[in-house]
Amino acid sequence: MNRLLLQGKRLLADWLDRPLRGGVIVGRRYRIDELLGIGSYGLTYRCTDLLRGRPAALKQAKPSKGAAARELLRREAGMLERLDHPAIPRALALLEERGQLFLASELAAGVTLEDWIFEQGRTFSEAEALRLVRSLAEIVGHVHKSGYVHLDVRIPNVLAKLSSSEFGAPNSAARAGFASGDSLSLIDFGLARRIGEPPLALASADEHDRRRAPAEPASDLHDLGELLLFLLYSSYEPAPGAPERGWEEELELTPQARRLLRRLLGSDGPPLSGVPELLEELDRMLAAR
Ligand SMILES: Nc1ncnc2c1ncn2[C@@H]1O[C@H](COP(=O)(O)OP(=O)(O)OP(=O)(O)O)[C@@H](O)[C@H]1O
Repeated sequence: MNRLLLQGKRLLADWLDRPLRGGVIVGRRYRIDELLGIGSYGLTYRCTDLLRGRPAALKQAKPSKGAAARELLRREAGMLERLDHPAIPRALALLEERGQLFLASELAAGVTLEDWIFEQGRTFSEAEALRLVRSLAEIVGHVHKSGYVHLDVRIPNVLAKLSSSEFGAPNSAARAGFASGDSLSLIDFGLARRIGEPPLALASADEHDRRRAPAEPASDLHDLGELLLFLLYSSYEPAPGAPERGWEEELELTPQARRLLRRLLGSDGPPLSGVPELLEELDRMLAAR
């Protein structure tokens, strides 16, 4: 495609996708407070549910993505309605207004693991990382029991809230890891599918590879392995100028954690049969400490 035409298309998409301003009220109930982020198929806002006087999340199907974005948002709404779990935001309403489709849901509390690690510089010991993955695996297990796979279990899609010290409080930087009273939320079911469901045929050139991942629990187990690696790397300090060596050499782990990671990532050992087996393994490892 010629460069000028491409530029024109991008300008049009930016204009179509310009975020709604703070103060705008959607569905006579949700007042936009701020834009949280723009994803590939949606714009997400933090808003106030005027009926309940509480904060909520509002996701708008990205106008430039047309019918595909609307279909994904409808699917996500249907899934959130069926996934009844305290760690998964509940759907509040699907709204059509001024030709735009919106999904209002509960606002998950806390900050994403991505911000926790990269912005707040938090580090995890092996035990803390295992404990966090255990909590997260319980949530993912609920998704599987309900007949779905999330297919996007990554650090930007997991929010953590500490029970005893608030984020941003003066002493919070000193606190690392994850304790039993802390809570997690799993968000962004935009890529989730029913177990065994074939990939969605969305006619878009910039489709994420994850959209084509097999809709099997094994995909989420693999992602949990990658997420565990991220947490473990939070306390890794490479020596200046040292070449990259891969996690097996770079991280100092117990043999049990190493074996579990290999099984989750599919590099060695029998693959885990599902979340229940992962929970059993994690419980054994944590009890032995
Ligand atoms: N229910 C929610 N509660 C709290 N924060 C949320 C909620 N839903 C989304 N967010 C936040 O809103 C921001 C934008 O999310 P969104 O899912 O629209 O896009 P993304 O995750 O950045 O991109 P993509 O969907 O392409 O992966 C993220 O920072 C996310 O943490």
